Amino acid sequence: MQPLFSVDSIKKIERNFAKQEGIELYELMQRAGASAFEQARRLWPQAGHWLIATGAGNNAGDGLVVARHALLAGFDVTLVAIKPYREFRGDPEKAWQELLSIKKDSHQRFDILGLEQALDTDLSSADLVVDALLGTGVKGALKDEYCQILERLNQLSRPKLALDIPTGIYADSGLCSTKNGKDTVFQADATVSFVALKTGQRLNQALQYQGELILETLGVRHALSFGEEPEAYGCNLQQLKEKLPTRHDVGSKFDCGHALLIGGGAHLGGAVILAASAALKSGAGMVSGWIHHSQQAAGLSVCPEIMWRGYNSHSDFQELADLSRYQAVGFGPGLGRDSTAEQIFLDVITKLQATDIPCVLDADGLYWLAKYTSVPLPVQSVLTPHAGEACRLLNAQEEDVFSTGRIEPQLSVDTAYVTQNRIKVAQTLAKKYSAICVLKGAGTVISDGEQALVLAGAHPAMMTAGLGDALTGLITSFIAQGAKPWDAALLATEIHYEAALSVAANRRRGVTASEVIEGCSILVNQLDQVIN
Ligand SMILES: NC(=O)C1=CN([C@@H]2O[C@H](COP(=O)(O)OP(=O)(O)OC[C@H]3O[C@@H](n4cnc5c(N)ncnc54)[C@H](O)[C@@H]3O)[C@@H](O)[C@H]2O)[C@@H](O)CC1
Ligand SMILES: Nc1ncnc2c1ncn2[C@@H]1O[C@H](COP(=O)(O)OP(=O)(O)O)[C@@H](O)[C@H]1O
Ligand SMILES: [K+]
Repeated sequence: MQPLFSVDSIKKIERNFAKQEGIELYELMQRAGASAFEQARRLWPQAGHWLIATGAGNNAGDGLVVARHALLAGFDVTLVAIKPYREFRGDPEKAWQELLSIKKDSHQRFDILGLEQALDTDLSSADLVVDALLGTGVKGALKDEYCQILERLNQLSRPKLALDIPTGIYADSGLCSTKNGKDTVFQADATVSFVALKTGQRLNQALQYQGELILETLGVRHALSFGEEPEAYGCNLQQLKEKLPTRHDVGSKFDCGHALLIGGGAHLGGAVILAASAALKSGAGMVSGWIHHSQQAAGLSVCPEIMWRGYNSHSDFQELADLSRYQAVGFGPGLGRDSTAEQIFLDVITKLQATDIPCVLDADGLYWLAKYTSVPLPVQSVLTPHAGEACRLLNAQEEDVFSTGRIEPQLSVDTAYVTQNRIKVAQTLAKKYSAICVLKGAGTVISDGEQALVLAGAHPAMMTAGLGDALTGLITSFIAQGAKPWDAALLATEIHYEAALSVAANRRRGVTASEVIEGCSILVNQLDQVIN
């Protein structure tokens, strides 16, 4: 697993590492520039003319080190200096002096352009664009001169490399600077990040703009050994594959878990049908679906392998609800927000509390949870909110309303807050509800209140209804098959994302949840072959 640190922590790690090694921070700048130069050469060996744009801080210093290596290797270099080099102080100044001191081949091109010159010059002779404008030191919206040069650089149809982080991305949140509603950010094909990954590099717009993310530790092999707590950890499917419950050749459907999906109120059948299909296709031995009777025929026609039972009112639930035969319950997709749904919510949650069956709560299940925020959830519940649902859950007042009646949440934080504080929100929700929280979005954050993991990434095709229902079905299915809820949440989130990527192929739009469910089935079976 890969630790993700705040910018403050990274700065402390750098300082402590330098102290421990008895080196200057300037040495780290040297290593940063040298390693970025090598990565750029590896990625784009044909590049003979390097355009390097520098800002005003240490990120600019890194860029000047890259420039020196490029010149020493015999390449042409054009520097775009937003701040004049004569005004540099400290390590960037040293990098500038060292660059000046090297001997160049007389045929080599070495130009330095200020902002105005750069905007007036045809820069298309460059083969590679290097962003050394701003790194982790950016604060607030980008100044105009940075916006102007970024627009120019982004227009160049040349490979683009960002040093440490693309200019305009905030390293703690992964959000980016905007101006007049437009993102003002360097659009990198690759980013060489230094020392350790920053939390924001797994979240939000960073996922869209950083391209391939390459970590160069600069010798800091054990970032965890400097007393700085990571904010979260990143991991990938490879690291999670062992969490897939094993399956034997001999046995029966009763050994492979019985998952129950509850939802699909009147007119709202699709969501629970998708969730139940996902549970079945990802390997649950049996799947039952409780759905409004008006939707039952639809469920049967889409997936007759699922044992659909229709309800008409909440009183049917008292009759239906013998939960002991299920190993996991997914509750909420399409449940509805009427009084029947409310009563079903209370009945089912009350019944589940008396069992040790883990419950995955999603969609309208979360809506009702926010109204009955003090209702004790079954042990090991998993909540799967998107940003809007997270707001509602966060804002719901903590008081004993279970006995006194429901409350109307009073909104105070909004989705912008959730997006900016994804790790903290997932941790807070997990603590508040004593559950595992899967905060969905670009970079899904999973927390049990203490640890936080960031999984999956961003893909435009995933912004489509029904994918959340599929995820609920997948988590429920893995729990039913024997995974611990925490492991099931991690595995399902990553499989769901990887499946969406492979199903989408080159498509950015029009990918359906049903296709992703098929993709999940394929991926689960590929993993099965690896572990069995
Ligand atoms: N500290 C270290 O030991 C190392 C730092 N390194 C590099 O140093 C970078 C961080 O350096 P700094 O902290 O100097 O920060 P930056 O180089 O990212 O930027 C700081 C400068 O940007 C200006 N600035 C801030 N917000 C701005 C905005 N919105 N619009 C325009 N200008 C803005 C500041 O006034 C300051 O001059 C890292 O990203 C990394 O590239 C590397 O050299 C590795 C070692
Ligand atoms: N831009 C995106 N990049 C990556 N994943 C995304 C993106 N947008 C949504 N997702 C994922 O798609 C799913 C959508 O869930 P949700 O919003 O609950 O949709 P629905 O309720 O319609 O099924 C979640 O797993 C979420 O993480
Ligand atoms: K940068």
